[in-house]
Amino acid sequence: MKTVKAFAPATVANVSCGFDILGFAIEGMGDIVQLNEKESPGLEVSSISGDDGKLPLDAAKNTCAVAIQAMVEDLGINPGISIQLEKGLPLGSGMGSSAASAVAALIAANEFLSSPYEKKDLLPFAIAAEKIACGAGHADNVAPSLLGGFVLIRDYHPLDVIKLNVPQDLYCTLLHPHFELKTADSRSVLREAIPLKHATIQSGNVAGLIAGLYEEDYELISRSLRDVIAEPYRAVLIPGFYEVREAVKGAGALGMGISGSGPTLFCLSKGKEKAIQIAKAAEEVYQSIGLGVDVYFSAINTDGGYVLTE
Ligand SMILES: Nc1ncnc2c1ncn2[C@@H]1O[C@H](COP(=O)(O)OP(=O)(O)O)[C@@H](O)[C@H]1O
Ligand SMILES: N[C@@H](CCOP(=O)(O)O)C(=O)O
Repeated sequence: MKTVKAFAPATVANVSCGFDILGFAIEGMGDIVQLNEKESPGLEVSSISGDDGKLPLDAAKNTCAVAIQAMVEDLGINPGISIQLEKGLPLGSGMGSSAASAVAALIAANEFLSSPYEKKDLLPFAIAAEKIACGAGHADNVAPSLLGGFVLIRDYHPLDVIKLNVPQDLYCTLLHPHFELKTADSRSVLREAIPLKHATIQSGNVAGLIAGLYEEDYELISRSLRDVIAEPYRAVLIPGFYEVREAVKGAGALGMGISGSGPTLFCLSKGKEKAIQIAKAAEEVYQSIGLGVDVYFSAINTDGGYVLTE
């Protein structure tokens, strides 16, 4: 019986100023998908672990199966595949949990079907899965989870995805408070129209962040980590947001923002030592407001998802 297993990492989407257009991949944490050949044609999700029974086994609702379905329809085939998902990421966390499942499934399926696609060409199928998960086909989690590194989605129609330079010492601290916030819910608080003044500020910061990544200019990165479009509306959904920001800035963070749609917060720093000090400062704030938090450290993962060999 043919079997293939793949891993795809967690991601930080938006990176403050890049709503729906910027994201980067994290090291270590992610989802694993195993595909097994089955006799009857069609896809089935046969098992899910690590989700406390919360995720749908229904192939029309699980991002693993939705992504593979989009791929096999594009190929015009209907193979028999049974899907096993090991969730390594918390749900509704803002760490690209639905995206990591879709990407791991696609990498495994591509290998299973003898690699009909280049890695980057799997992206539209992953976007189709994100649409099912949160109602919007945003690519800023799936693109970095698939390709690794810091990724810019310059355009969606047609897709134009660019891998950016990653400064050597750039480090990330992730603060995941113990509650769930669905992406669909935190998208629903956003405004459709943006004042011209805000569009100008946001464009300046996106350009500044990208220039800072290429110049490896940490001060410029720091000045550019500012969001006037989504953060003001979403921060109110995240207890302690402004207190944590003040504390981590004091501990040397280049900046802090909402990871994806939250509630996880990300901080960028120059080097791991700073990242550890930042985490300590943040933990004190969470303790003072009585909210449990999990802390992760990571350099930027430059490889993205991959096939796991036994
Ligand atoms: N394999 C999957 N992993 C995670 N969520 C999934 C998966 N398949 C479907 N979903 C649905 O996607 C939603 C969670 O996605 P989302 O809120 O975007 O979380 P995250 O920000 O962690 O990606 C839930 O409604 C969940 O049922
Ligand atoms: N650009 C999206 C990113 C959502 O990320 P997630 O990890 O919370 O799913 C948004 O801001 O809505």
